[in-house]
Amino acid sequence: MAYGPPVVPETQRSHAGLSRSNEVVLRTNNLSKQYKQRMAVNNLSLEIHKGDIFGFLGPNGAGKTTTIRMILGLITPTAGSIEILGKELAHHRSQVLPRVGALIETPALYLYMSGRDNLRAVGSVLGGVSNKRIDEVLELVGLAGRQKDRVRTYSLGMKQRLGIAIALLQDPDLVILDEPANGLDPAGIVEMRDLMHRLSSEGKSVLISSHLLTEVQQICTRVAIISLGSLVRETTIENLVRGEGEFSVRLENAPAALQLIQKESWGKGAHIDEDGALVTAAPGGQGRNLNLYLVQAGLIPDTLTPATKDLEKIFLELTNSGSGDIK
Ligand SMILES: Nc1ncnc2c1ncn2[C@@H]1O[C@H](COP(=O)(O)OP(=O)(O)OP(=O)(O)O)[C@@H](O)[C@H]1O
Repeated sequence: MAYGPPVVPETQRSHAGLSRSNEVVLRTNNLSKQYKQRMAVNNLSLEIHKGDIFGFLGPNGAGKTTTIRMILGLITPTAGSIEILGKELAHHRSQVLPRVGALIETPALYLYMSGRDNLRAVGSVLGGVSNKRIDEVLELVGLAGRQKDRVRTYSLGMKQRLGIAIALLQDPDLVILDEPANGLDPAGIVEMRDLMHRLSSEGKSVLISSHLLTEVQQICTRVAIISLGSLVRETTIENLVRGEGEFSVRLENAPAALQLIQKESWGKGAHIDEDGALVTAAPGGQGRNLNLYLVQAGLIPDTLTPATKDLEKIFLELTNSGSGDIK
């Protein structure tokens, strides 16, 4: 039943180029969810490691929320399985679900109560959470200074962060956030980004679903892109944007350089991009050889950098739209 572009396996390196932790916090194995004639999620296999800030990307209707609802045990998969901290969700619900904190869409908050009282109220439903833990989560989400104010007076970003504080009350290993930056202004987005990094440095793993590619680009160490319920790519942002061994050269006479390079066996694919930069492979794949080649031809590069691709373009290429109906 699998359809769509193949998954491209890539190296297990993080955004910063560091090796990832080997500890798998969440694994989905061939996870599928079918609604009548529609495959909302199709054979999805994902792995999230400790400390990952994992972007779960896809256009509207791609299957992100359905996947998250399965991970949270809110709906049952049609096929496949979910492992959280090495235990199958289907058989260890009560053990593993407390290890996961989630914020799905806008948080349900008591607007007439203070931030702290909201945390207390949820804490008592959870069976009691210590004052110390409430202090910790308020500090972590940057609301310690506003904890006594009524939530009614909070900005949208502060409400979102209070929602995350609620998700953190039980000190989960995995935090799942569905579109956390939705509706936030630029300052709110920066605060959210800082919070994600703080969570990761606390050893938490974060799964963020989003259709805002540029947002995910700045926050996430890894991304999985889904389209029509299927995984089309799982990789680092670095690998996603890296051109295939090409270089982008800015120089005064780009058309002359292009003409010259296109005569070379390695330069057949050279072109000038929409910003006027020369994009080309290099002799022997080495940037310094390209530099030398151009200099010897009297064409001095101002800059020469590995070419990157436009993220939005990649996203659109990978997620060509469709209905997801079973044909
Ligand atoms: N309860 C349901 N019954 C029938 N179809 C459903 C149900 N829930 C989701 N779907 C369908 O499954 C597909 C995936 O939906 P889902 O909400 O998971 O996508 P999404 O990636 O989260 O989209 P968005 O970004 O718009 O929230 C869609 O085609 C949707 O219409």
